[in-house]
Amino acid sequence: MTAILETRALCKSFGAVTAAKDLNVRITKGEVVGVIGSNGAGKTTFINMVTGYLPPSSGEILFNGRPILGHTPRAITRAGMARSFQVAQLFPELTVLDNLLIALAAAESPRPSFLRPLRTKARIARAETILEEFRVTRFRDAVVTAVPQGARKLIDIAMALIGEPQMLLLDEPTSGVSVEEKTGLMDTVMSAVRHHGVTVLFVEHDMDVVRRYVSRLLAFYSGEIIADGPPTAVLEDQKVRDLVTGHGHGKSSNKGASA
Ligand SMILES: Nc1ncnc2c1ncn2[C@@H]1O[C@H](COP(=O)(O)OP(=O)(O)OP(=O)(O)O)[C@@H](O)[C@H]1O
Repeated sequence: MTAILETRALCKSFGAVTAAKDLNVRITKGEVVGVIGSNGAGKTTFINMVTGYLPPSSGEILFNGRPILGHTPRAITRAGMARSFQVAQLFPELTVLDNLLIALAAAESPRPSFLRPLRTKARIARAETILEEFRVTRFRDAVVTAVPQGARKLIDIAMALIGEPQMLLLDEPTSGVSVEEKTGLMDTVMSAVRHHGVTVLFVEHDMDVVRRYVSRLLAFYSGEIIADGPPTAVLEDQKVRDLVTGHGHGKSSNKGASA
């Protein structure tokens, strides 16, 4: 089966720091892949490279079998790979509805014009449907600055999904969200993702979240993938316990891990 996303010998150095070392990842359609790793392990670097935000030092990236290296983030999004960021990237002074309408207009056309009306009936209906799916309809007309953190994360992911991508990369979807809110947030996200039939890769520090939602887990350490497989097997791997989750007998290096 053709991989939806494939990286071949992907490397990235920042001076003396190796942030990605020979990353060979093959993700097939429909997988829900989790990415874990200690702080500075190279998780965001990986996402930034495959979404066009960071040029790799060497290697190849294929999306649906086609090379995308050197393509702009916008071109990659339009090709069908959308992403969210650790900190929700919303227009803070605008309403939630207007944020979604802008995301939709940008997904519809390579050159959205602000001279054309943004508020068409069709776009508003589409935005309202996604607000419902993400259970944030009550914030439709609120200005983003008045929206709680958990809902902002949901709206950010809804904005990535509104353009109907084939693949979604989420950089710490539950960061900045209280422990009590995490499961509700991820249930909502995963139910929307399943409904849209989207392949997902997400970075996560909470091992309970990982166990609950992923079908496959990649463990990063010092720019390398040290384990790749079903979540139970990866979380039981001795190297992962020693170097990532801090549950082995060796040293712990993950400030953010919880289990
Ligand atoms: N723009 C940059 N310039 C220099 N070094 C960088 C840059 N971006 C990342 N690094 C370094 O590359 C390494 C990997 O960083 P990265 O942000 O990918 O880690 P991470 O696993 O996402 O960490 P976290 O969980 O803290 O977000 C780290 O040593 C980091 O300091």
